[in-house]
Amino acid sequence: MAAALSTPIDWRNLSSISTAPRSILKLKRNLPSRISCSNYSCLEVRDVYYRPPGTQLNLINGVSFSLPEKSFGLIFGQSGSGKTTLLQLLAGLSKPTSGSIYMQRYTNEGKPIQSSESLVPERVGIVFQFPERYFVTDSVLDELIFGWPRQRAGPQLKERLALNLQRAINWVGLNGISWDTDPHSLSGGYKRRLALAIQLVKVPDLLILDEPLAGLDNLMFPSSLNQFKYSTQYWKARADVVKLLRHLKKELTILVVSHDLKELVALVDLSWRMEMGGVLREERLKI
Ligand SMILES: Nc1ncnc2c1ncn2[C@@H]1O[C@H](COP(=O)(O)OP(=O)(O)OP(=O)(O)O)[C@@H](O)[C@H]1O
Repeated sequence: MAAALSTPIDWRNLSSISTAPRSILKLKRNLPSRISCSNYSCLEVRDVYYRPPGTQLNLINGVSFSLPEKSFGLIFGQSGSGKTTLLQLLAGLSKPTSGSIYMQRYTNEGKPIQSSESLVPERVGIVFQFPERYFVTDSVLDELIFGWPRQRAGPQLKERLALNLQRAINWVGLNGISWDTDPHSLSGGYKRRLALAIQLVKVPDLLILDEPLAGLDNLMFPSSLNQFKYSTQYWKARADVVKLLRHLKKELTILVVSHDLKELVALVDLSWRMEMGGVLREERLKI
């Protein structure tokens, strides 16, 4: 019988892979309700502008915001306003034309401690819209270890990665799924769990999710028992992903872009509206 994901990993047997992020390969503590940057580390985005090379138009226009660690930030706004472009800058997939993105620690009094640290791409996890479209292997284990270093990883690094992998699987509740399950055969909700686990292995300083509920929609009103079962499963997938994000929020700093405000509002500590032209304004959700 195939090993399940709760089975301890023998890291010596793990194959390893290229270091290119899959996004490119496939062009592919509970905080109090008043959130402030004191005695916490914060993601700081200061006066960021972005104009794609060879164009005259700024897609991101003077964006500044702070997101304290272990809080949940939500960016919403019209299609084409620049939300995904901003996420790509935060993930290091493109470089701001000007401005800075860094991590800063603060004292209880809200004063910065020491110098700031850049937010390096290796410390950011990003899950794109419809992440299951970017699955590239035919087993859950291969998918999880796809981005691991191939030659350079020594035994210590491999062991650490294996421990992180086990933790990521526990976080997203994938235990019980066989290692050699084809990722494409998983249900919609479990595909999202797997996509999250892949990013969680590196225990990111910032976890970015672009439309985490997209595609987990209900079907039309069920016209047969079979379709009814299917649609129920889909509703459950949406609720499951929201539940999972609630759980992850206790451990990680999360920034989400979504149109699904009603389902996510209970998780949100800070929210911003992206206006057309890439201008970001803080706006509390009233739902
Ligand atoms: N490399 C580029 N060069 C020129 N324009 C671009 C480039 N990349 C994106 N755009 C444009 O920038 C604008 C913002 O795109 P972006 O995908 O960030 O919007 P969005 O708010 O995430 O939209 P959606 O909600 O539909 O995903 C769009 O008008 C898009 O066509």
